[in-house]
Formats: sequence, C-alpha cells, structure tokens
Amino acid sequence: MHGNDPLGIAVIGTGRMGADHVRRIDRVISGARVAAVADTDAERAKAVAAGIDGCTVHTDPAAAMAPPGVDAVLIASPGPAHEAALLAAFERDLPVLCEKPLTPDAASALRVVEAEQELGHRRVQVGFMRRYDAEYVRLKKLLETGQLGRPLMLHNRHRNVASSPFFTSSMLITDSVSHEVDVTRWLLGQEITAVTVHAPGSSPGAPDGLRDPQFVVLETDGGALSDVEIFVNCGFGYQVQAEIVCERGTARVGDDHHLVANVAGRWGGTITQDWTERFDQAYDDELRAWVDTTCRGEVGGPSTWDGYAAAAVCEAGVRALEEGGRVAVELAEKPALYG
Ligand SMILES: NC(=O)C1=CN([C@@H]2O[C@H](COP(=O)(O)OP(=O)(O)OC[C@H]3O[C@@H](n4cnc5c(N)ncnc54)[C@H](O)[C@@H]3O)[C@@H](O)[C@H]2O)C=CC1
Ligand SMILES: O=C1[C@@H](O)[C@H](O)[C@@H](O)[C@H](O)[C@H]1O
Repeated sequence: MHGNDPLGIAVIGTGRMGADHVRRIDRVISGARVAAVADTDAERAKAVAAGIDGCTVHTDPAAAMAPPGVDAVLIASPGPAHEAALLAAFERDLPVLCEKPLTPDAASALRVVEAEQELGHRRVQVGFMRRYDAEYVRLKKLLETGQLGRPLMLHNRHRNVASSPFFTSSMLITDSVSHEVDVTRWLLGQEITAVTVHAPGSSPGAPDGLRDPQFVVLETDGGALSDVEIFVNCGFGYQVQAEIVCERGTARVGDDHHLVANVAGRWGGTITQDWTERFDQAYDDELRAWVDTTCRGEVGGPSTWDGYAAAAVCEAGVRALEEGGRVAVELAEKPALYG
C-alpha cells in the first residue's frame, strides 16, 4: 500500500457473507478496494468480481493473497477453511478480518493463536460484529459508567427464521451461540468457566433430528450467569435481544421498535428476517473500523484470543449438549500479546 492508495483486500469465500462484504468494500465504505477474490466455486467468484476494476479471480485462497496490490485479507469461507487461510495470510504477514468462528474447534484456534505469537504481533480481527452494533455499544458504555452496579445476569434470546439444510444440533452452539459467548465475555469483561445446555422437546418447525430450540447457561469467573435461548427455526423473524440485570438496574437491547406504524385500526412494526438486515449497519461499521485501523498500521476489535476463547466455550457447550451436565471450560494460558 502506498500513500493514499486504497487498501487492496483479497476476499476469501464469495458466498452469502463474502459477496455482501465485497459489495460493502466496493460501494459502501471508502479507503479500500476489492483487489482479489477466491472461492472454490470459480463461477461464483467470477460473478461476484464482475464489474470490479482490477479484481483478480482465484480458486486457491493463498494465490489470491499473492498479487501485487493485495494489502489485507477478509476471510468469509466456511469455518473449517479458516485455519488454512489464516496461516496463508500469516506467511505474508497480512492483516486479516476473519468471519466468525475463528476456527470451529479449540485445538485449531489455539494453533492460530500460536502462529500469531510467532509473528510477534497481532494481525487478526475476528468478525464478532455485535461489538460494532450501535445498541450493544451503548449497553457496553452504560455498564462502564457503573450506574447499574455489578452485572448479575444476562438474558439473551437469539432466533432465526429457519436454519440452513446442513445445520446440526451442535451448530446451534458453535455457529449461533458463539455470538452470545463473545457478547458475554465482552460486555462483562469476564471469562466463561462452565456451560450447561438444556434442550426441551424440539419444535415441529425444526427439521427431523435437530434439537431446536436449546437453552444454554454460561457461568463466568466473576460470578455472573448468562443464559441464551437459541431457536433457529422459529419461523417468524430474526431476533437478537439481550437484557442485563445488575445490582441497581437493568438494561435491554434488540427490541426492534425502530418504526411503529398506526394503520387500519392496528399499531405495530416489522421484525427483521435475517442477520444481513438486522446487523447491516454493524457489518459496515466493523469493516470501516478494520480498514481504518489497518491503514494506520494498527489492529483492533475482537482478537485471535477472543476467537480461541469462544471456540473453547462452544466446545464445552457441545459436550454439555451431548453428554448432559455442567462442563467446565479449560482455557490455555493467555499470551502477553493479548493484554
Ligand atoms: N457475522 C455473522 O453474523 C455471520 C457470519 N457468517 C460466517 O461467514 C462465513 C461464511 O458464511 P456464509 O457466507 O453464510 O457461507 P456460504 O456457504 O454462503 O459461503 C461460503 C463460500 O465459501 C466457499 N468456499 C468453501 N470452501 C472454501 C475454501 N477452502 N476457500 C475459499 N472458498 C471456499 C464456498 O464455495 C462458498 O461460496 C462463515 O464463517 C460463517 O460462520 C455467516 C453468517 C453471518
Ligand atoms: O453468524 C450467523 C450465522 O452463521 C448463524 O447461523 C446465525 O444463527 C446467526 O444469527 C448469524 O449471525
């Protein structure tokens, strides 16, 4: 990157999230351009790159990071492909925005933590975009004022209209509750020490064999409890809500009452239908923050360590779902690199 040239980004994975991030880089935010795309599905990559000046198209993620003019990497391939893409970016010492999950399990996430330590500096921002959502940011700032006192409980609700066909019972935790795991650690500034999962009878709206909904209880090292209702086939809307209960007050986000209309003898509003609608602004702000910090030669936002901690908690959650009972979370020692 030279002078005021836009940051050249290689986008790895051009499916739903990748294509949306390409649009965002190309048309929404300033200071960056899509320099390359890679997808194992060449036609998809080609279609997403169409009309973007100077954007090279690849099927191999490492090859997409090689052309001159690639200054940074955005990973939006499926979770199991993240480790290889992250290590390829580290080979070139490129800054990375990696969609959640960092990797799908604790062992691979720890390998990424170790590889980043070998580089000797932080390179990765993990795509936990709720940290950029205006409502969550306001909640975090309110907690930091101390007015509400110490947090005691966080109640989270996370509902999707319908799950994708390949969704499994454990993915309700690893793919969906991973967001609440990060929100809990970030809002409370505490580590999660144990997980319990309860699964009521499945909803008739869930595909056969899918344990949906589930109720997850996270315990923290600060003595707080965070519970999560995860329901990925609720049928009616995309809802992400959180209420924090503290010693002297409570606060909640996600009520979705942005517009209330009075018409034909009724009042009411609409419910968002998916994450791209509910978190559109948060994704914009997340990407803008990443481009800005990268252009300044800095790294911010959720770290590789946060990605590892989330993976370890989710892994404990999957064991709690499969084996029952309360499963303790064992974290490796936190390297100095992550403060
Ligand atoms: N932050 C958020 O709210 C959300 C994050 N995500 C995350 O974004 C990532 C992508 O998810 P989606 O776009 O929904 O999936 P998707 O299935 O729509 O797209 C994935 C794309 O990656 C390609 N691909 C597969 N293996 C690859 C490899 N080794 N190298 C390059 N490309 C490869 C596929 O051909 C596909 O085009 C996942 O990590 C997912 O968890 C997804 C939805 C919301
Ligand atoms: O990250 C996401 C998806 O991968 C996940 O499957 C959904 O449940 C979440 O709501 C969405 O934010």
